[in-house]
Amino acid sequence: MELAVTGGRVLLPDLTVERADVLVDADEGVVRAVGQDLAGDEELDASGGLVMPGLVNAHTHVAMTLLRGYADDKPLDAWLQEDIWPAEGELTPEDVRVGAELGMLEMIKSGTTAFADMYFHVPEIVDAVADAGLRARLGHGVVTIAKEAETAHDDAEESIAVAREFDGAADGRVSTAFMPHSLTTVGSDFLDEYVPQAREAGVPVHIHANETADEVDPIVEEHGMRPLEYAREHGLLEPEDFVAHGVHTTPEEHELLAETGAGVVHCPASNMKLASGMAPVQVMHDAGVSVGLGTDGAASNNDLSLFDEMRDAAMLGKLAADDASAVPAEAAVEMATQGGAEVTGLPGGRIEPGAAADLVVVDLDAPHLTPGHDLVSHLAYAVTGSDVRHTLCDGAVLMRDREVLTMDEDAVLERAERAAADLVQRV
Ligand SMILES: CSC[C@H]1O[C@@H](n2cnc3c(O)ncnc32)[C@H](O)[C@@H]1O
Ligand SMILES: [Zn+2]
Repeated sequence: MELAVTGGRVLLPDLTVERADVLVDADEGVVRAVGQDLAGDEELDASGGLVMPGLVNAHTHVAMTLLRGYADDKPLDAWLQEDIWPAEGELTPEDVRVGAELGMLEMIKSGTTAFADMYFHVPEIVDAVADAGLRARLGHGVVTIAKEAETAHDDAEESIAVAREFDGAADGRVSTAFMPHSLTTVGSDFLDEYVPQAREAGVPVHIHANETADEVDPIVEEHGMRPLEYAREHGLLEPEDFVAHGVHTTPEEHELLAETGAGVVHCPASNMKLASGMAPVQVMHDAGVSVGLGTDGAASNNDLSLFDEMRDAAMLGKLAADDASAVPAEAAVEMATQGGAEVTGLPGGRIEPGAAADLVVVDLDAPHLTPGHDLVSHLAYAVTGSDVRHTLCDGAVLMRDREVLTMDEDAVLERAERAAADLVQRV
């Protein structure tokens, strides 16, 4: 079946905008053509709208939606230790399923079609991705510190097993990664033992790194090198790997990232909320580092909208560089689309023949988007998630005229409210 997305303007890979239709092969999940007067078996109305690539949330913990607003206004370490980890200790597989559904509903409604996720009870998340129709790179997050050796090994083995088992699930929409939580919460002996297993399994490694000064200092003191040098020493930073945050990074570390080809996921809202710091995004771009955008979890953001993240990235990038021309609108849009796809290794991020048919239609007919001098500027600075009219992933329509077709929205909200209330009672 061919679906013609007609009557709108299209954001092309070079970030120019053209009046055109997009022809989607819904069976193959690819874009067949971009051009004038295209006809398909079915039509999707994009008039008054902009057809753009689906957004890529390159780092999140999707089931943390259940903890949205549960603990705010604390720095990372206290937030995790005092509030988040005790609550996560009570999460059941069913809770993770419900939280993941809620997060995916929010992402579909705000224009995200692909995401990278680190959490636990991953089989539940795989099932939720399969049903929601999104694309994702999923992994089990490993923590080994303060654990008995056997439990720590079980955790690392689970991450490898999950990566092996689910790579290619959901008709190929799910891919996986080995996901040690961070350079300070996973011992170097575990990296040495399990990273080679990830290579053997053919999956990338995704890890939090250089997020806070408190996390960087002990590595420098104990090992006499910067965290990303330490990561490289222990087998990380292959071209397919990607690190979340990279806030406290030096020019030498940027050079290392650019040389190895490993990517960084910038999470500006989380970095501001936890007061982790300002990532040197413009400096990284100038050094040739691949950068994507992520929301991090909903408990440190507190939403999963990549449109908010683009605006935050552009604004914070200027502040960090003390330069209003830093991280311009084009850079923010690029990070949320092609950059995210490149960093995570997920298809998408571009609308062109042969590309994955992961795309969204943004309604431009609104007071806050008038006049339309520069639509790329609008995407970075003025569009909000609720301006998204249609969402397609892998050629399938997931949301049409703001009605999500793959989920029962009311039921998801009801289940999430109930699960969150029960969780708080248990904690
Ligand atoms: C072991 S699964 C993933 C783990 O990461 C925690 N987490 C959420 N946000 C952050 C962050 O900004 N830095 C580090 N860790 C974070 C999450 O709560 C899970 O426990
Ligand atoms: Zn994170």
